[in-house]
Amino acid sequence: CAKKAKPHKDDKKDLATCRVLLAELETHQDAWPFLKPVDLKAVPGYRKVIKKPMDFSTIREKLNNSQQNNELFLCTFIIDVNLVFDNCERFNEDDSEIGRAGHNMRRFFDKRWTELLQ
Ligand SMILES: Cn1cc(C(=O)NCCCNC(=O)c2ccc(F)cc2)ccc1=O
Repeated sequence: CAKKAKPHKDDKKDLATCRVLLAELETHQDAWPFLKPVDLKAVPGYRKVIKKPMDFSTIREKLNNSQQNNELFLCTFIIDVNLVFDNCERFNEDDSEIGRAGHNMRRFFDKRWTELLQ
């Protein structure tokens, strides 16, 4: 994804931008299925089907622990957010409440990421 993001003039702000972007995802009205890890005991089949679970609270922890100087944090952030939405598409029907929430959130993220980071 590094090659995708245009060579960023000032990547010092990228960590702050990721935090802003994550806050916008967490406060989005359709964020509720993605705020916490899916409960593997409560959701039958999830553990078997989804090899790499991811959610917004886990992304926030990773971001809080990431060093500014480790320039991989931006790519890791983008990959993790997309993993949330890819998992959602894999496990949920498009025509379901959670499936639709995932599509809405991905559209929102793609727009905001492009505005803020490219
Ligand atoms: C992404 N994904 C999520 C679920 C799932 O069941 N997730 C928990 C929903 C229950 N959580 C809430 O209802 C809630 C959470 C926070 C909040 F502020 C208000 C309500 C199942 C399959 C799947 O693919």
